[in-house]
Amino acid sequence: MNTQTTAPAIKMADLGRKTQQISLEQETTSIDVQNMSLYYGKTQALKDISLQIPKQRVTAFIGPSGCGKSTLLRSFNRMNDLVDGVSIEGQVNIDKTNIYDKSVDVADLRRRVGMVFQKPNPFPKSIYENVAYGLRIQGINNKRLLDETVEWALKSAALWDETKDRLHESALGMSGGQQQRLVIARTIAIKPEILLLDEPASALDPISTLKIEELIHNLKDKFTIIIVTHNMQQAARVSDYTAFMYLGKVIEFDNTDKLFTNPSQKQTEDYITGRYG
Ligand SMILES: Nc1ncnc2c1ncn2[C@@H]1O[C@H](COP(=O)(O)OP(=O)(O)OP(=O)(O)O)[C@@H](O)[C@H]1O
Repeated sequence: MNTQTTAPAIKMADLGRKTQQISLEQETTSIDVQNMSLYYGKTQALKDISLQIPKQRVTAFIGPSGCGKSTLLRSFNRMNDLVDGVSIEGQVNIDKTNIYDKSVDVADLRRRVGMVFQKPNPFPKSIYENVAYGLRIQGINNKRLLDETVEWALKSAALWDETKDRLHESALGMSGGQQQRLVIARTIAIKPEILLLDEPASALDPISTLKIEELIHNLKDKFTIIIVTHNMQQAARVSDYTAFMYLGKVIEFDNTDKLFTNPSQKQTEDYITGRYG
């Protein structure tokens, strides 16, 4: 059994979290990564990664800059395909299908696996049309269905009260924090199974960050959520499970409480106690 030698940098009790009695063995898998390696040209960014991301939980990827967090996240909806010279080995299985199989329709995959980036990117359209966008491109124009979905998505993104009287105003007039919640509403409006969040709050002020964190908490019974964050406190606050990455490898993947209070690996301990990164 591992005995902890150093006080962790994160005190879970200070974050107001209850200890979570959950373990990976009891979870249903949403994304099954098998021996995945990824190269940008000749540079290997991911090294033989195997991990099972649990369904309808929040999983955080942490680790020092350049360790491969965003690359791993982007491999779950094949966003890396857009980069010239990328090659991938191994498998990423969602619902028992390897998403890198030739038969997979990438547009359909990206409907099922939605993504939100660091910088809010609303379209230069009204608030309503931003949220309705994904449905419209699927050919859905039924006003009642659109109205209902827009309301549901904005409520789910904790934005309804702030927007219900200005739905037809430009999204570009919103604050940065509101824009990011709008982008989350737009992403969930087409009901993806999986939500990828790449540092969704790092461009936001502390209050907006807190709102995004509350939102993540409220969405996790509907979606499998994976969040990349530089902020260890944030990972500890929002996630059920955490993967610590270093130099393209997953060093440790465990229940968040366990990883932050009693890590199994020395490298994890060094990172969470601030010895490097
Ligand atoms: N488009 C790209 N072309 C070439 N190399 C890339 C590209 N994107 C990332 N890399 C390299 O792959 C490695 C992993 O990068 P990645 O952005 O996934 O790390 P990260 O952990 O998300 O970093 P950060 O925390 O700084 O965002 C780094 O060495 C990076 O330089």
